[in-house]
Amino acid sequence: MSTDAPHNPQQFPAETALTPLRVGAVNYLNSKPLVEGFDGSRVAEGTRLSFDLPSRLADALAAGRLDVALVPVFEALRQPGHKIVSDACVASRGPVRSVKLYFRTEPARVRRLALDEGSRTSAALSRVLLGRRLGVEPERTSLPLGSGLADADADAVLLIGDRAMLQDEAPFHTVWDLGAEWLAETGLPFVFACWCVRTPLPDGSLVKELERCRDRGLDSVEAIAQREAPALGLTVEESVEYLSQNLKFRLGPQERQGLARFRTECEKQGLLAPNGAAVDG
Ligand SMILES: C=C(O[C@@H]1C=C(C(=O)O)C=C[C@H]1O)C(=O)O
Repeated sequence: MSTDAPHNPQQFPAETALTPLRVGAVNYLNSKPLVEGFDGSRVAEGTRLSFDLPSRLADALAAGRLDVALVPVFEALRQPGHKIVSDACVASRGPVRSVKLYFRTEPARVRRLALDEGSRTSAALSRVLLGRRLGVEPERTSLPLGSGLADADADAVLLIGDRAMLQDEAPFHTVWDLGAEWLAETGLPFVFACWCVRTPLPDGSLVKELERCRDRGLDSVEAIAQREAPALGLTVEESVEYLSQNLKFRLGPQERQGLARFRTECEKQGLLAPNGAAVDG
């Protein structure tokens, strides 16, 4: 084969294989293993990876400012044009540690709920659990990223991501770890985020790169924890445990079952229209 084969238009049409992609990933510790060693040049020259809050990634994908993004799974279910493109994801089977609902009162008495601005999935999951278990449908407000638990006077406050792992739980009436509560309720894992597109990818190179990064990330948990933990105020040990025990990064058959069940529960609570987008990637 000639050495200039990659530039031969018959083998690699320029409009497909050479399309640079705008890729967006979540800027929390939980997503670092998914993008470990990401190399855009393996996809197409000019492919870029940027980081943001999950809710903002969802808005950017919907508006066409990103081509591929790690988005809250609730958006993948809610937006008809979204398609899951990879079996790399952010999930848990039981306690997740970084998605917590802090109650200032008995859960059955919650009237006002403040929801972390970064979240879409856990915001819906909070409503599903409160509605299903207790028949509670609270009034909702958004908790901006710059605000903490002390700034919200709601009866319950949802926090996700790194900051949810740093809170003192002692002052609260009850704290729910939503991964643990979902498992107790359904016996299933819970999927928080997955890689989605709105328009089909030009070729399989990005999907391959995302899976390569995830596998490399899972082999590098210790190094990721050492690199990231100090700036987050977490210990290396708790970060290793979080990344290797609490979180799951493969969308397997049980995770897909958990995802399908979440859609059903969202439909029952009126958060999603029946027969929404397919969840099978
Ligand atoms: C486990 C987490 O999953 C996140 C939760 C999300 C949500 O609630 O919408 C979205 C992306 C994930 O990164 C977390 O943030 O702690």
